[in-house]
Amino acid sequence: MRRISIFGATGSVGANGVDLIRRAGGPAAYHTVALTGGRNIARLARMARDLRAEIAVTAHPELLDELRDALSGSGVEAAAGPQALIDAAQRPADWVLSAIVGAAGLVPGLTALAQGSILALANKESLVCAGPLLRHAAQASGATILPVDSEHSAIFQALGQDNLESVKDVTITASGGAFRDWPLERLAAATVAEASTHPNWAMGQRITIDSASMFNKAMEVIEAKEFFGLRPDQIRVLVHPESIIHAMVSHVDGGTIAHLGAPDMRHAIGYALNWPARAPLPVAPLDLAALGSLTFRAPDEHRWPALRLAREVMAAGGMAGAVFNAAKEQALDDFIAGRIGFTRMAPRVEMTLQALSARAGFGDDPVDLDTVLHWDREARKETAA
Ligand SMILES: NC(=O)C1=CN([C@@H]2O[C@H](COP(=O)(O)OP(=O)(O)OC[C@H]3O[C@@H](n4cnc5c(N)ncnc54)[C@H](OP(=O)(O)O)[C@@H]3O)[C@@H](O)[C@H]2O)C=CC1
Ligand SMILES: CC(=O)[C@@H](O)[C@H](O)COP(=O)(O)O
Ligand SMILES: [Mn+2]
Repeated sequence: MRRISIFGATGSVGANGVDLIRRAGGPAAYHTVALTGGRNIARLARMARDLRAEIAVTAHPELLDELRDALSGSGVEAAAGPQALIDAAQRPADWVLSAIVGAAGLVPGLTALAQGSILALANKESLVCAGPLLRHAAQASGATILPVDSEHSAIFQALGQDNLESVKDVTITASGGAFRDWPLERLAAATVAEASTHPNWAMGQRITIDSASMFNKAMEVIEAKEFFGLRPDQIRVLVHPESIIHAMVSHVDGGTIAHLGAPDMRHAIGYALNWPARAPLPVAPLDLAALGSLTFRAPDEHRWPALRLAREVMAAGGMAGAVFNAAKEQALDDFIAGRIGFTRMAPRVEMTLQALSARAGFGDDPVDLDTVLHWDREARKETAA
């Protein structure tokens, strides 16, 4: 029986993964090794009982007793804390869904890769802050990394067997998020609640706000560079308010292959779960006649400065990705906590990039985890409001 683990099972992507495993037959179809979560202990325990997981892990040591109580009599082990997450990632598994939010997903993902597991990667932050480390870890163990971010899954599927040399460029679509049509002068006063709604996708709060600021798309451009080995000038962003086309691959012969689907993450997660095969998924079929039309706009870098920053990060190379991600995470924390306004996030990230670049340069591509974690800490300190 195939062994699976889900890191970040209690979140939006993780719960979609659990839903697919349940629908496939749950414990009758898959052996669940580890499920992990953060603060949502009731949800984690319910999932672990349903799938008869070997172990459930919360990231928070102070919640261990609550988790033990919630699992009592189930036969599921309970554990807590950062080391417990690493231990869980060391348990042999054939397929691991990396769905923790933020740079906190990096170490569990690297650990799973070192075991040779297939890593189904939703945690784009890992690739942005330490793409070369992930690639090296996969090469060393023979592990495979599969994209779960919808645009990257779409590129992967549209590429098929094509050689990168036949690719002219790729286009990643962007919904434009909550404030796509707002007058620019309103943005400074945008509230956390307003930024936490998405026109098309049901997702966790952090990525939803990142969609509104386009930091999500900025991260995805860097993610595409790291995942597929594309040059920065080969990666385009196109605003597509309906989120039906997720990405397109244009070839040197003038043809373009697009990937379309309803905005439902169970497609991308299910594709990675069944890869290299395909299997039916509980995703609504497309009804293009009912949709009538699909629309597109060029992205406005004045409205969304994060897109410009992504290009600067790729040009800088070295540790700029780790700094960018950590600064973005800190600025987002500060916005959610009410310490800064919505339009202050991008300038803060830019100031951190400039300050750390001036102090130390961004050096070479990351070769060890300690260096990445060092720059991550420095960037958070520099950005904090
Ligand atoms: N949501 C989506 O549709 C998409 C998400 N992604 C990416 O997938 C990842 C997950 O996103 P999403 O599901 O929306 O996020 P959520 O916020 O919904 O879920 C995050 C998960 O991570 C756990 N978690 C939070 N902080 C920590 C921590 N410090 N250590 C360990 N675990 C932690 C949460 O636990 P708890 O909730 O129990 O506290 C939860 O299980 C992100 O990298 C995101 O960018 C990519 C494409 C689409
Ligand atoms: C589902 C997914 O992959 C998200 O990253 C999504 O793309 C967010 O929507 P935006 O296009 O608004 O960033
Ligand atoms: Mn995406």
